[in-house]
Amino acid sequence: MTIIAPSILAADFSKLGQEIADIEKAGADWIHVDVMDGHFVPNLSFGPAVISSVRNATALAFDVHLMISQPERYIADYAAAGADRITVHLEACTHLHRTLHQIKDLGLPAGVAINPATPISLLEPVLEDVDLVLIMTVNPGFGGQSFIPYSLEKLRELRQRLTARGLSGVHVQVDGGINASTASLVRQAGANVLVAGSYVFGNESPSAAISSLR
Ligand SMILES: O=C(CO)[C@@H](O)[C@H](O)COP(=O)(O)O
Ligand SMILES: [Fe+2]
Repeated sequence: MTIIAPSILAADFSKLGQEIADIEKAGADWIHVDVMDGHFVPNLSFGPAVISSVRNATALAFDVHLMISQPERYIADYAAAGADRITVHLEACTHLHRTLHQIKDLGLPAGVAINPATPISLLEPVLEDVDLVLIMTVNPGFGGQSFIPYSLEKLRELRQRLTARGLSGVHVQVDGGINASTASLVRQAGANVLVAGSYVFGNESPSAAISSLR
């Protein structure tokens, strides 16, 4: 079954709690929460105070995507703010294995994300340690960008490697430029968790958008 995780980066921040409640009613499975630090990525979003302020707007899981340098400094803060799962970037971690276990030691599922130009082979040493792999299908930092087609080859390679290692339970997430047409491509290539920001929040009917992704 495909999991749909609308990204609140595309929501109206002036009524963020309401936007989250509405997207739950529209059929979302997880709430994707993009944290940007203006250093790892060239944009700033929000931090733990904003996340905890909207935590009670929904019962859905908060899927926190940390686009921040040295995320190990803040993982406990995001867990305390209400993250239900945390994903860190391979490129942002000096000690990736340690950071993934820091997340797991807090009782949360740990995810690892890679940028479009990072090869799948670099994930091999940590595949046993993660609950989710996020293949970025755009360069992280902004919503509303176009899907990078080479991502499909990466997805196929990741699925092969997971299957070969008996790890088919690991979630394969995609993020960036996902709409009805790219959704069908990434699903065929092995993705089972689809993040979508502008396609869902920018649609006249977010529930129709979510159904079309499914
Ligand atoms: O992590 C990111 C961007 O860095 C994403 O989660 C975006 O928020 C997705 O936006 P769309 O491409 O779906 O508009
Ligand atoms: Fe994201």
